[in-house]
Amino acid sequence: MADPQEDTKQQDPMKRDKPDVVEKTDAEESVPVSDDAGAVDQAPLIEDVSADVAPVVSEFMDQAAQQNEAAAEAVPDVKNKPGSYISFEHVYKSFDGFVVLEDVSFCVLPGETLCILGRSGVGKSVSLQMLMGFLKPDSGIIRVAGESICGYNETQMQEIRRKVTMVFQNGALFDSISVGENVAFPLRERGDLAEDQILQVVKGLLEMVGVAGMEDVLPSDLSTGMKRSVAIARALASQPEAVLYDEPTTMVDPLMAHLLGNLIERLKQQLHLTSIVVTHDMRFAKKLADRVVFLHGGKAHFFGTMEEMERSDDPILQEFLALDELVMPA
Ligand SMILES: Nc1ncnc2c1ncn2[C@@H]1O[C@H](COP(=O)(O)OP(=O)(O)OP(=O)(O)O)[C@@H](O)[C@H]1O
Repeated sequence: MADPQEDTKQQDPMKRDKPDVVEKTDAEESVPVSDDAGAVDQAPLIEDVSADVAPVVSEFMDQAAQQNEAAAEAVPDVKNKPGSYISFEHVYKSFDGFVVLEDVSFCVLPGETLCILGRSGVGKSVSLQMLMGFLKPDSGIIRVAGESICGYNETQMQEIRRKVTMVFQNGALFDSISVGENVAFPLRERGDLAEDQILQVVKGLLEMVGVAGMEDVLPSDLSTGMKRSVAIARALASQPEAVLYDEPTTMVDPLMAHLLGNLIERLKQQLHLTSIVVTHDMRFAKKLADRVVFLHGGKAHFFGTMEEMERSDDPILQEFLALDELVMPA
């Protein structure tokens, strides 16, 4: 089956006459960075970390960055062009006959940030859940690092979840243990770090995500934004190759949204993380997205850069963008 980074309109005669896919961009094309990206703090994350833990945290971060560079290089080429880290290829998903996704294709290059956009109920979260193996597609292929994960059993999916981790809206932290223990959890699981190194990495990660000194607090005592920050710290503790964020700015104030956006951007730049962000927040998408996929009517109605989406005269895209202006005036 074709990779979506190839011209699927040419390959699949079924698609030739479909007017709903208004634009597709080859993954091989260079991805322009938005002029409208907003101010992003470019400072190395390690500068946010106390001097006493900086050496251990720095080593931990370097290891993660090197691993992600190696993972990017290991993705198999497709027809002599760089392959995607994640791809959806002609994916279908319905629930009891209710069609949610119908022939959806898009891809994410290694180190790229893709935002999934669309109105409520179009299948944004379902897409993430299929990627994590919590739901299975009815047909089509989902690839991670070149491997199709669709036939994977739970043990195989656990391996994928070591590479691809998800930051849930509610943080999905273990409520009965402290913030520090939550972040330490993946570090203890890997089994190669001494206890004092674990404590240092936990302290450093919490400082990097803006919740310094919260080790002993229970998750229930944190605000929504802080829970999300801790969830990002816990995700980083597992040294993932890709992070999926499910609506990271929902129910947080604009300052917290800005901080989370900066953090996601800096993680991408400094750890070469591949990211998928499901969001309703167009400003956030403009700031972060290398490319966006806009889901509508079960289809990947648009797949391209934010600038291309804004320039498009497609009425459905225009209506979506206009509604956003209405809800979030500049
Ligand atoms: N496990 C499930 N069983 C049955 N239906 C489901 C299941 N998960 C999702 N759905 C349905 O699939 C559709 C898409 O849901 P999804 O959560 O992906 O929407 P979404 O685009 O993320 O919306 P929102 O922006 O409101 O979160 C919805 O109609 C939802 O009710």
